[in-house]
Amino acid sequence: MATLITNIKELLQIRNHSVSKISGSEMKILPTLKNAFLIIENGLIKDFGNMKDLNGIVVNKVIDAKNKMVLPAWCDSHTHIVYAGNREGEFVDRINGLSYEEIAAKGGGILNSAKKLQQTDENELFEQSAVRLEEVLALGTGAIEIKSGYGLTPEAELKMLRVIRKLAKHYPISIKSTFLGAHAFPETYKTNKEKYIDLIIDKMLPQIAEENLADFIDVFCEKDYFTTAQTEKILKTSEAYNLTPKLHVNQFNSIGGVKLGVQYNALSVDHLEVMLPEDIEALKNGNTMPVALPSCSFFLGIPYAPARAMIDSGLPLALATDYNPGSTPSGNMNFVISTACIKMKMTPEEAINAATINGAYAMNLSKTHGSITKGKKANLIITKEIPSYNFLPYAFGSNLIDSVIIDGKQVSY
Ligand SMILES: N=CN[C@@H](CCC(=O)O)C(=O)O
Ligand SMILES: [Zn+2]
Repeated sequence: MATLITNIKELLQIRNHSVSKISGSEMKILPTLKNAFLIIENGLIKDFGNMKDLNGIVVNKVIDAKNKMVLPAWCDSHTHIVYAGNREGEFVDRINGLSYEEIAAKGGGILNSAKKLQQTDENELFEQSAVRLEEVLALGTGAIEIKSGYGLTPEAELKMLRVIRKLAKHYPISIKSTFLGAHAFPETYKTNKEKYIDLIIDKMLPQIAEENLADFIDVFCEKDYFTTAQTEKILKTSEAYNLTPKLHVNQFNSIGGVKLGVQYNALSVDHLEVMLPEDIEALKNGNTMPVALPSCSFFLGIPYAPARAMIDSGLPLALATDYNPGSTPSGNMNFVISTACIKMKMTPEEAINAATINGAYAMNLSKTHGSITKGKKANLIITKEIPSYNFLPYAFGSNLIDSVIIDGKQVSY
């Protein structure tokens, strides 16, 4: 089963296999090929090149991409798309003057979502989450990480992780699953926080490992959530289960989460809205990918991660949505790259590198995703007719996607 895409105005992000992430000044370079073809076979990228070198090949399907661009599908390495209900009431509370932290202190926020999720059965949770997954697929996302963390009881956390597994079975998109039991302290443990940590360590982690429900472990390491000592206790235990950390750090305060993440070989540290010079220094000493979530900054009106400072000091950077009901009710990676350029002063090349190959790295998927490379998955975006790739972040809010190809097949949701 072969498909040929012809007359591609510009094929973006062509790389050889050995590139797993792009750092520092190299992020300004986006290798491309003009007037290109691309051949897909068995769901993989078989070949690509200049149209003048295309010779009589027999295929089942031809897609004419005249005046259109082709690029790897977005790699969204940080989402919470499995949740029940929404929190638009809190959105209005914030418009009327309450802060995100004040809403959480009143029992809203993550605990509000946990209450809703605990009361929602697994099938209903799957249906609600599938709507969001189909939405982001149509927006060009071809690989996604999904976290638990709105359960906060052993039963409800496992329910979330099973829904993630079921989504992975039902949809062609590549899905990685992260256990985030340490997202917030349930009300009943507010005065005995160590007991909740014990519940995570003694009850949740062993069962998750037994059912093989998670690829990664996450902790919300933040003032009023989990301290660095509590985070470390969880990370130490999860090493025995082979769960690589991906951490929520530095969203509101810098309390040492970045350094701890690097020390525990975290695959990524995410949010980073508040970064001290020592946080940037710590990232230089490891292979941990910093991940910025500009839609969260946009929605909450909090600072943007200092992308320029990180990239200019030689670090890599990935971009993700953080799609969740409280801080970022949007899974649109196209908006993320626009916002990164407009608000974080990333160039279009840097933003596209951050949302493709570096996003893949932050999910441990860069061998198979995130670039136009022979043998990688044919997860592709075909754009509408656009004058240049700069148009993608420039024309923010417009839908510039003509079609999305996942595993070699055009998807329609
Ligand atoms: N900050 C922690 N967790 C989510 C938001 C959770 C919520 O408000 O429901 C985030 O990444 O922004
Ligand atoms: Zn998050």
